[in-house]
Amino acid sequence: MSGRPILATQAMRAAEQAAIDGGTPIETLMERAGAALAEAIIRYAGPQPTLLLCGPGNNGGDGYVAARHLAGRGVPVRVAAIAEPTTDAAKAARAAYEGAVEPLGDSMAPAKVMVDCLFGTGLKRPLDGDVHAQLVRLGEAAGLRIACDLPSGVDSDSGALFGPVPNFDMTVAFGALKPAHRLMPAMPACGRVVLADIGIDTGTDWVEIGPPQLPGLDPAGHKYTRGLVHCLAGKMPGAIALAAMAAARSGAGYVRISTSRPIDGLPAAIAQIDTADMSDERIGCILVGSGMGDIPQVLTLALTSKAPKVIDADGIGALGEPERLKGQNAIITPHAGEFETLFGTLPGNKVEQALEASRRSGAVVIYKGPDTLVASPDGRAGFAPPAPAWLASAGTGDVLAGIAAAMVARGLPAFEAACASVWLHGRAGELAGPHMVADDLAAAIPSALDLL
Ligand SMILES: NC(=O)C1=CN([C@@H]2O[C@H](COP(=O)(O)OP(=O)(O)OC[C@H]3O[C@@H](n4cnc5c(N)ncnc54)[C@H](OP(=O)(O)O)[C@@H]3O)[C@@H](O)[C@H]2O)[C@@H](O)CC1
Ligand SMILES: Nc1ncnc2c1ncn2[C@@H]1O[C@H](COP(=O)(O)OP(=O)(O)O)[C@@H](O)[C@H]1O
Ligand SMILES: [K+]
Repeated sequence: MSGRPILATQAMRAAEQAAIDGGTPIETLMERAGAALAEAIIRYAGPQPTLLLCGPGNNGGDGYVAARHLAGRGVPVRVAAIAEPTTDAAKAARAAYEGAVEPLGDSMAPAKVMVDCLFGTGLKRPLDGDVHAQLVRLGEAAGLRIACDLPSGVDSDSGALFGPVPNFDMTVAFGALKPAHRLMPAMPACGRVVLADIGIDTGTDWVEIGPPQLPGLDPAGHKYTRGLVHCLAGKMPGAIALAAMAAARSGAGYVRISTSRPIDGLPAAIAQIDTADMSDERIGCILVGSGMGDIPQVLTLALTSKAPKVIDADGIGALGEPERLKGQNAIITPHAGEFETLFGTLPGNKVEQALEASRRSGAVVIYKGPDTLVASPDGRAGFAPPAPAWLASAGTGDVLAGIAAAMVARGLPAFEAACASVWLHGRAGELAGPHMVADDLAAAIPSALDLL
């Protein structure tokens, strides 16, 4: 999977330790991080008066390194600290910074650019009330707010906030993104997230979903080799119609719907049939659940097929037991309510829950929301890049299911197909604009595909 790596705290520590064991001391890693932070500040903010707030740990250490680089490049810099450094690397970074260090307090004047180097991945409890008040005051008075690795007050692994956190314009992440950069409620507080390479080997088990690599067209192909998506209609034909349109616009060679009554307004290219032969070996993917309503027999029929499946909406509710999905080569697309209906209340944060759900069911899980996650039974996870909030409108989930089914029918493995659908869905949403309805979203998929 292409995309920027994401590491939880424990994995980040292991990667950092592996780098240290491999001969790169922590001081070198911190030097790279601080230099990258300074570079990002100069590129983003220019040589404006800059105030760096430094904490006691290595996040603060990065801040002292950045301050030294900024000063060396002629940027007017001030540094304020809440405590003396406590780690050896941060102490060395503090000693190497030749400027003054002010105590953080009420009398401090703000600056045009505020850089928050108070806490990063080491924060596990709320900020001291006064520190929080100063962060908010100085942030509100600044024209630009930049966070070092993470906004202070954010739980790196879950995206939870220990208290209210100012909104940052940019966050410079080191080595890998952290889950909080792509999870609610922290995500919007991070602003634009820039990733600085500090020479750590991160692996690619967890990534921010990037543009997909889709299989090219076979010059000798025909509609079935391009991918047949077979949709099963239920009570509400509008939902399956949206999903079918999305599948067709996502490049499936053939989309057909089994329906007992004709569905009005569908493009003529989408075939409507009143039979449902689930043993047809040409089927590339079955799409079931969107608009199914309370007709669980439709789901039961889908589960008799050997073909891969995308199971959406009411189909998820009708499953009853996640174990029914074992061996089905399925993608399921629950929002939070459907997730809880099928899996109950799972422990842990959203990533842990999605991975556990995937492991239990053996299905690839697209756990939807403003912070959509894709989880694979083998432990891989894809985090959606930010998508527009106007996707929160009726029928956009059906469109996502249709895209996912087309990606499977076009030959992508389930996890890659799910990630591709999430990426295309978000980009189609951006292109369709703030006043879109789900039909416009489906119509914008070709433009999203043109971005590839
Ligand atoms: N990973 C990498 O490869 C690299 C990572 N780097 C950087 O390191 C950062 C992680 O550094 P870190 O582990 O030292 O943690 P950090 O976020 O500075 O905070 C810990 C300190 O804060 C304290 N503390 C905690 N909560 C508190 C509170 N509410 N109020 C007051 N104090 C509180 C805590 O004290 P304790 O809990 O131990 O009492 C401890 O002293 C990471 O985000 C990145 O910027 C780079 O340098 C290069 C390589
Ligand atoms: N605030 C938001 N920001 C970005 N995407 C969102 C937001 N709210 C919902 N979405 C996306 O919109 C889609 C809504 O799907 P769903 O909840 O199934 O709605 P419906 O059943 O009406 O189609 C999902 O893909 C979800 O990720
Ligand atoms: K920070």
